[in-house]
Amino acid sequence: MKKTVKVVASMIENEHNEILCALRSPNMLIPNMWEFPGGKVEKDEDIYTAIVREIEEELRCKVEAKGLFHEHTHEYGTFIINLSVITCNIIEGIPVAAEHAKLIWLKRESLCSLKWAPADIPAVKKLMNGQ
Ligand SMILES: Nc1nc2c([nH]c(=O)n2[C@H]2C[C@H](O)[C@@H](COP(=O)(O)OP(=O)(O)OP(=O)(O)O)O2)c(=O)[nH]1
Repeated sequence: MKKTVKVVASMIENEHNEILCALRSPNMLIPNMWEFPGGKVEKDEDIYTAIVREIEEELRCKVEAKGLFHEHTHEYGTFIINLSVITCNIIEGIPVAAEHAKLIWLKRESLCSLKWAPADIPAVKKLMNGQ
């Protein structure tokens, strides 16, 4: 039976209505695909605590979690992911790509120009629909 992994990811929008997109490094699982920064929820951790911790680790800045934007379960070849995309605001610092290959800010209508991790597609579509 495939293992289910619980993952949180951040939907961060700047003052120009652009969304932060992160490119997974070649050495990461699901390499060279775009995602919302985040990572696995630890045992006994709630999703909002997890996203604040993951963003500090990966982007070296502090966010506050505002609420759940989208939740989706997707089956990959070797595991199942339960992905919670959480709306976040940056409250301290500027995001830097501490673990990713690249970070970019993109308008909603341009999000489809990137090759997204398959589990992220429903959240990307919701954003592109202006939600
Ligand atoms: N962070 C993140 N991971 C995603 C997204 N979409 C998606 O399919 N994934 C997958 C990729 C990975 O298999 C898994 C998350 O793993 P990760 O490597 O980012 O997690 P982590 O930072 O906790 O990593 P580690 O400490 O276990 O190395 O979820 C997304 O939007 N954000």
